[in-house]
Amino acid sequence: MASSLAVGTIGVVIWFLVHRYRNVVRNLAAAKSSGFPVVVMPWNVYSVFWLATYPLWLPLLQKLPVFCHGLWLQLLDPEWAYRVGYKPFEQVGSDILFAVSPSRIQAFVADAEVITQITTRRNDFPKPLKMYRRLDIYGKNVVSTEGPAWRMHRKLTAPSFGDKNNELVFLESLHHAQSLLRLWTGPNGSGNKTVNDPATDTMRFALYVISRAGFDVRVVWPHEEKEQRARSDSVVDPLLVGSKIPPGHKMNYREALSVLLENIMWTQMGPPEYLLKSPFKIHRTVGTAVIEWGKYMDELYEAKKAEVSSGQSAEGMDLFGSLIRGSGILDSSTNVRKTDLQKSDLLGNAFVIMLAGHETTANALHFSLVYLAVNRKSQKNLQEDLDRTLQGKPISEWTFEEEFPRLFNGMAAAVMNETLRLLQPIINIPKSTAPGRPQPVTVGNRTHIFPENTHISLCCAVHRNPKYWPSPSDSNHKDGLHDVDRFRPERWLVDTKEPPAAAMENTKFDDEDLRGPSGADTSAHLFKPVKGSYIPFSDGYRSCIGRRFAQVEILAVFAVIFQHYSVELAVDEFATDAEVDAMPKGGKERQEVWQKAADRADHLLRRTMGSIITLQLRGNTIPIRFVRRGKERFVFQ
Ligand code: HEM
Repeated sequence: MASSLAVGTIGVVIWFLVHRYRNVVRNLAAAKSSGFPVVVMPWNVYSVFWLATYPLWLPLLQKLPVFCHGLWLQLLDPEWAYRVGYKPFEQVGSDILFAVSPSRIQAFVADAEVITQITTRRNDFPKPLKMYRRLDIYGKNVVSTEGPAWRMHRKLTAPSFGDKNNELVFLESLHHAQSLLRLWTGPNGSGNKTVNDPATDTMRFALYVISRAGFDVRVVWPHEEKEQRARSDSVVDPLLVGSKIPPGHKMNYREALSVLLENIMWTQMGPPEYLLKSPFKIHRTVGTAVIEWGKYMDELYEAKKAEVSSGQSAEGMDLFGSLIRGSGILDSSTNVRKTDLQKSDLLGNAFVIMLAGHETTANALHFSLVYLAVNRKSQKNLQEDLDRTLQGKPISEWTFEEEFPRLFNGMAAAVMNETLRLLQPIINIPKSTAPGRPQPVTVGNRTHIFPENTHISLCCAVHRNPKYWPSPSDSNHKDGLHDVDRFRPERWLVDTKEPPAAAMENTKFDDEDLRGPSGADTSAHLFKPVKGSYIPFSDGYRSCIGRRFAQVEILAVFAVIFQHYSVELAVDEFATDAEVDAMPKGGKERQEVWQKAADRADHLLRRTMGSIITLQLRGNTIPIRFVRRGKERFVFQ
């Protein structure tokens, strides 16, 4: 009995190995036919098992004797494109490389010309939709569909992202940025207190902005709730939400939203009813949040529908109102349905807009602050530029029309662009070739074929491909870093004589009909990357619909913060406040303490970043402090 079991097991293992071997040989031949370099991988790096457990195995594999090492080992790290950037492409001498495993042909592309071909040939290079299924919690949507269904969703959602909405984003960002600053600097604004987890705060900030600009729900910050309630002059806003749980609900809106979005991965385990039965508290909480947020959205939908049909809603301000108006679900003049669109189409899109719109922006904001804390000189350049731009004008007088174009043309935009260059939230933008449909691409004057069934990653390494990012001749290899690998926002500043307004109009769309927000990727006043070489928002038809939304939001926060404050690394781990105060200003001792904090930040940024949906510090934080300008603790010559 035991021996037949052993023979059976050996048989299965042999069959499995032979099967995998044959698959890898087949995939290798297909990938090689492309003419690009190919690396053979032992398994699919993007399988759920490997993604969930690689931090356990990878360090062990890295201990293998050196002669076993090779590119395959580097590529086993799913975040390699962020961690080592362009190096693997440099190593194989090509801007496109294939990695094949028994179950997958994967192509990584860091060539701007080919990226542009892929993003502009939407039908030839569709998104691999399997990956996006988990986004359909509330209904199909613009992110998780392809072909005619995507067209329908894009046409439904795109018009909401107009300038009226951008104006609302600007004003709402100013409002919440001031709340955020109060949280960070204390009620009297003196600052100089350690912000231990800036990532969580920026995530909240982005959630609250999109809550209002997306759904007309103004969320009150926990630290301001008391004050808000006590203010006798405050007008009662039915959509102003705080911690009180309304009748018929089990969670307040703010909590439902945060819990759902911060734990989105658990929603994949099954429907919310299933999660509610889990023995784990986190699953039950997420299950409740899924149901609760759905209920809030339902109520909001009914309220908005009533507003639209009675003609009360302000045209084009919040995204959800525009979505309902534009959907034709209700014609405001006749109150009659004139579309096949379902409520689930609207709720599905509302959810992904919320999801896509908060984490990405929050990361960009968070990492910009960290980079600026480490790079004092660039921060100073930003502050001086803001002084010129804002001329001491109080925030209450800032307008979208006046201030945004100026911010978009200066150092604030340069910082944003540089952060997104180095830390693109989605490091590999997924595309594919369909079964039975290999696709030609042109590199220079040569044609190559991407085999059928290839997963393609538009790779963030293109942002560090020296071919596209000119560097000053004297700046390479300082501290062992190439210029392309360092945070240097000044690279975006080029001298043009164009007035800001004209610069803003410099816009081209791949398809007028499906276009998202108006405006170019970057300002015409700044360095203009080669098309396809700068893709934080992707490019072409499936590019980010919320690009301008995010840009407006980020620049508004920069302006609010850096008009009066500086950001610094907190050094609590290395010295107490009293110890720092006792060290001479600008002296060696202070510099040493600061350097320790800077080295720690650098280490965490390089080593501990990981993607679930977007790239973030996983399990670590880089504490920072906000101090009034002129009161910086760490200024060195
Ligand atoms: C810095 C901030 C942001 C970055 C870096 C970013 C990046 C991206 C990228 C790379 C894609 C393509 C994803 C793919 O092909 O799978 C995308 C798509 C999308 N983004 Fe963003 N995004 C940002 C902010 C926003 C905001 C604020 C919103 C909405 C308020 C938004 C809504 C969307 C939507 C709806 C899509 C899908 C578009 C389509 O497939 O037609 N994003 N974004």
